[in-house]
Amino acid sequence: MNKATKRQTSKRKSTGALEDTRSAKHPRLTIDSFFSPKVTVQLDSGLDGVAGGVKEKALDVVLSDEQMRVMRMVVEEGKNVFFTGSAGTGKSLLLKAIIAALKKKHAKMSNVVSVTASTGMAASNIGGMTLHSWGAIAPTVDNIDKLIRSIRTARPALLRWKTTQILVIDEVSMVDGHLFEKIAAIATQLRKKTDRPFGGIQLCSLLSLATSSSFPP
Ligand SMILES: Nc1ncnc2c1ncn2[C@@H]1O[C@H](COP(=O)(O)OP(=O)(O)OP(=O)(O)O)[C@@H](O)[C@H]1O
Repeated sequence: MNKATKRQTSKRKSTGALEDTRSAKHPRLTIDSFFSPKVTVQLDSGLDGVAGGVKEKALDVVLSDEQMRVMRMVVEEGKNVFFTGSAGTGKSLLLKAIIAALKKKHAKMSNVVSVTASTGMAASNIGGMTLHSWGAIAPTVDNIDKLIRSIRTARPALLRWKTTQILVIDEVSMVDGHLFEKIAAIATQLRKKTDRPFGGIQLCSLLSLATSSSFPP
């Protein structure tokens, strides 16, 4: 074999190896892979909201049938879901699994999935932001037109309002009714292509019973 042929063969070999590495890194996704009951959820150290400097550990868990049912309703069926349950029933873990599945499903479209919570502590626990920051909703402004004018000047928030398809809200019990009304009104005005409630944004909310009794809306 002459030198040129050898070079070509080795080139072909290395391209094949590269393709193998690529497919290992980005395996072909099937719809079933979104609903594989085995999920890896990043768990924090147990210190709520304390993420900086804390080494995270991954744990493979198998979701229960009930957890899977809720996950399918959100991720596969696109339903508005509000779930609750008593302490220690796996709500937080399920929410993290749902967020992971949604992000995987919409990996190619940033801003489609928005992860929020009513408080900064709860938001940092799930890698999100507060609902007020997400929407650039000034808590002191009640007038919707005024709010929309200020949102239009906050381009990242405006983009989130226009492109979000699924809005995850943790600790929704601490979001009062007025804020929900504001969100619905703003979304309707900023997302004119649809007349569906919340401008067609799908909602997935977790309510902890402990917080619902502590902080009535
Ligand atoms: N399907 C599962 N398999 C294994 N462990 C699970 C599963 N679901 C939840 N857990 C574990 O059970 C414990 C309680 O779950 P989690 O914190 O999600 O419950 P919770 O309903 O959010 O509780 P709380 O209302 O008190 O915040 C956690 O240690 C979690 O890792």
